[in-house]
Amino acid sequence: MHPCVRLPLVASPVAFATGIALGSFVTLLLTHKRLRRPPYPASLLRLRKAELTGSARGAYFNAEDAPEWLRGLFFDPALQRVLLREWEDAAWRRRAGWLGTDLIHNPEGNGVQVVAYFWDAAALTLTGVVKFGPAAESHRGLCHGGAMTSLMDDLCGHICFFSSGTPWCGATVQVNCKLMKPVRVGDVHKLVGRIDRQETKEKGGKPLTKVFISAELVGERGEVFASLEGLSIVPVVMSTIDDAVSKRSWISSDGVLRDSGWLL
Ligand SMILES: CCCCCCCC(=O)SCCNC(=O)CCNC(=O)[C@H](O)C(C)(C)COP(=O)(O)OP(=O)(O)OC[C@H]1O[C@@H](n2cnc3c(N)ncnc32)[C@H](O)[C@@H]1OP(=O)(O)O
Repeated sequence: MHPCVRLPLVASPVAFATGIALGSFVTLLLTHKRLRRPPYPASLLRLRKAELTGSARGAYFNAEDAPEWLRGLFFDPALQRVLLREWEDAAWRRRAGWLGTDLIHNPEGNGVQVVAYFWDAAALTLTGVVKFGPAAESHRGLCHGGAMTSLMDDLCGHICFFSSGTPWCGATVQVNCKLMKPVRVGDVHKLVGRIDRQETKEKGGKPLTKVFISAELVGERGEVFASLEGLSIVPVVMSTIDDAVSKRSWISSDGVLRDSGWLL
């Protein structure tokens, strides 16, 4: 037989094997890419804090996204990384009944953003990594005082939720904010707040706690941009919706404080 006639018979198994190999490689690449694509809520339910290091596997903001001087927060064993599902998982947020994006915790936001919160249960201290984006601007190149005040409101609410047992169990009622230095658009600062004292008394036959909070927004060199004297009260039912989402609790494990919404 002429060699040209035999060639397809020899080439076809080679081409077939090459096709299979190429196909598997492409499938592997696509799968790998899909697994790496954040957010990946299922993994957020399982990963330990130390594993939440890169956007490839973790929350929308991770250690490798943070400036060097704030990176230690992600590895400090005294701190729990806070992962609320409504901040990380936009599709779940919509399904669960939220109407929009969080003023402070919107992964796509470009105003003021707490991109990561860390809770120290022993010291009753909440620390946040904060980004100030262009949508927070007022004076040319500088941020609106309302951006700092909103930030303090958020800390004031969440610090009492973390200390009081369940997500969204109370409300901020006072945010006394001192604006001390202008914050520039593009700045990344650290927010540190603590519970100074708590007063519990009976109201309508049930205990009501006033949580007194102070906080500071600090820069890399320790300069203070804003401070807070705040008050939250717990428990307060703010939402009128009574469902599984409003009955969530905290799950504390492996250095992460998650809400039980990750199980819904
Ligand atoms: C919470 C989410 C965290 C992240 C985002 C942050 C945003 C939030 O915190 S929630 C949104 C902002 N906050 C709000 O909208 C709250 C609006 N306020 C309210 O709806 C009501 O004041 C509410 C429901 C909280 C409390 O009302 P009510 O249950 O009638 O409590 P009330 O009896 O007035 O007050 C209880 C105690 O708290 C005190 N208190 C209440 N409000 C204040 C206040 N603004 N300043 C000082 N003390 C207050 C009262 O004096 C009272 O103490 P005492 O008995 O010693 O006098």
